[in-house]
Amino acid sequence: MDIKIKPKNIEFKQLTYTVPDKNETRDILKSVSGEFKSGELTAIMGPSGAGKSTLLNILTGFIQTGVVGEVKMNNAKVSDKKYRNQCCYILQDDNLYPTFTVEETMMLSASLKISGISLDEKKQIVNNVLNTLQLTHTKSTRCGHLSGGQKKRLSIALELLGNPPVLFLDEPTTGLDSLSSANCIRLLHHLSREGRTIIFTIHQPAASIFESFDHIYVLADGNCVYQGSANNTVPYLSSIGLQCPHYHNPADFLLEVANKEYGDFIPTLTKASKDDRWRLNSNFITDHATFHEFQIESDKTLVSRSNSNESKDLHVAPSEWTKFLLLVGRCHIHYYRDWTVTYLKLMLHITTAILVSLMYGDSGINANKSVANVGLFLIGVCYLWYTSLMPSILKFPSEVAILKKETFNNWYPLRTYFCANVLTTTPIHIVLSTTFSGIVFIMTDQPMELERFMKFCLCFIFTTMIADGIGLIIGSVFNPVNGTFVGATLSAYKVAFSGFIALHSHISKPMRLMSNVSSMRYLLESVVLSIYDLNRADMKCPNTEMSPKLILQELGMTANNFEFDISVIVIQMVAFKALAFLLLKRRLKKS
Ligand SMILES: Nc1ncnc2c1ncn2[C@@H]1O[C@H](COP(=O)(O)OP(=O)(O)OP(=O)(O)O)[C@@H](O)[C@H]1O
Repeated sequence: MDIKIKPKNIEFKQLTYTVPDKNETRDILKSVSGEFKSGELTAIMGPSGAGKSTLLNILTGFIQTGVVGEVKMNNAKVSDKKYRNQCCYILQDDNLYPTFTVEETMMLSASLKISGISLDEKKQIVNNVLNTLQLTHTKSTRCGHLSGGQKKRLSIALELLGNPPVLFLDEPTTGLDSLSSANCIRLLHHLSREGRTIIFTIHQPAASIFESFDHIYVLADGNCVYQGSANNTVPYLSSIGLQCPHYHNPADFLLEVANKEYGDFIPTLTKASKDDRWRLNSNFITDHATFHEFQIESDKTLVSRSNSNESKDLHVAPSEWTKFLLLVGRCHIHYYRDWTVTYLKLMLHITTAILVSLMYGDSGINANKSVANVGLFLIGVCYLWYTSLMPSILKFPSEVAILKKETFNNWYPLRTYFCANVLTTTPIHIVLSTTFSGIVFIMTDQPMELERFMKFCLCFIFTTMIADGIGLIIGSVFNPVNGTFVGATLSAYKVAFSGFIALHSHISKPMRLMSNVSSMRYLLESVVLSIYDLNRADMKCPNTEMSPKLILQELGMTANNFEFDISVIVIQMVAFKALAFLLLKRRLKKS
């Protein structure tokens, strides 16, 4: 019994893609048309810069602006959700989480794509796909330790779990040796014979690989110069007077012609390519369902998958809530395994808290040290601010490629990922900042009252969460190098406006306005209020004139303002996270 794949043909007509070039425009694709059929292995070829990736990106819907013409899959337009839901795009870089094993990665992908079956059935499907792609022996290997060819096969395996009828691949053989390239193409050939539409770009295929392509679409300078079967290449070129030398790889000869090494034949070829007699007769594919030397050992494994689940619809995706829980699980494992995120940070926080506390001694209770005590709070706020801001700036740039792949291939919506990420990082922020602030509170003799302690810790928790939000915003807009620079500069401004280095009452009116929106001002004020407000009794060293009330007065901080400060902080925190989400969405769309 054959796998049931509904045939999906991709048809594009008069496709032109224009980009701005200085004060003019430049056509990258020049009115190209063609049809890529289901059950066929289609290769897009051409010299470097011919427009192969551009065409692939337009057919997948990655590029939409600047495109004129029509792209359809059966009756669905490229902009329709129906079109996108049928396609998977496997990018050149295999974006995988390095700390997860092959089996874990596959199980997560299966759980995100398939619902309504038991865990055992899911495992069976995963095993079958891994077997088909000859990855069974790598099941317990972490993705970061896989070879290039294994990563490529895993990327394909991950998408196959959703049983997509159309697969686009950008240069799947780049970076692979000749044997791995041949294996990869063999696999794609096998998948096309299940009725899928397989479309990929390729640079310079070996003759044996080239022969296995059912359909090739050759671009040169944005024009289509040949569309037809690989076997018809030589007769096609000879029909316009270009004789392929004996023992010469036809693929190489075709690319040499497209590269104008024998003169400029592009206009002639563009005209000749419109003749569809060079196309493979579709009966040929049916008659040769198993291609001579490209027989895969485990042809039966995917078939058994469809048999065993005959009565079930594998395309029913799980609910968004289930996806959310799965992503929360993945985030947790990711943070747990990346020791720099958790253990290293925890150790550093403990060490820093102890060192800082030893430096300030009894500043919490000693009235003579009250200015130093406020300085200690500022140091604490700055320390947690920086250690939270910088990793957040780097977070999205390092994950954006994975997110792009997974959201584009309908694994989950971006909002689900974002919420799962916020939910996972929040407890980490709470544990880390409470550890730091708790040690400082106790070791520096702050007043031992539960309410003060809780408020004190809360302010530091919010410090890390606000800094995290701002870091995510910066990371959504800038690359890591510019992001860290912008983050450091912004933080310096925030410290300046915190109300301690330059007192709020001492700065000019316009500057005070800036101070009024600075998160660090509210963070510092709330920490100070948690210690010196709440009708605090006089401190040790009664000879000094310093009283908690006087300290607040000197700093220009209004008593009973704690709740107001926390409200502003919470509003800013929510606003920053929402803005980070919108900017990340925009970035994924733009890239
Ligand atoms: N957004 C853009 N702005 C300006 N030029 C662009 C843009 N997109 C593509 N190009 C140009 O279009 C041409 C085709 O690019 P494309 O990446 O499609 O080529 P390719 O055939 O895939 O090349 P390669 O095999 O080297 O990857 C290149 O000259 C590229 O610089």
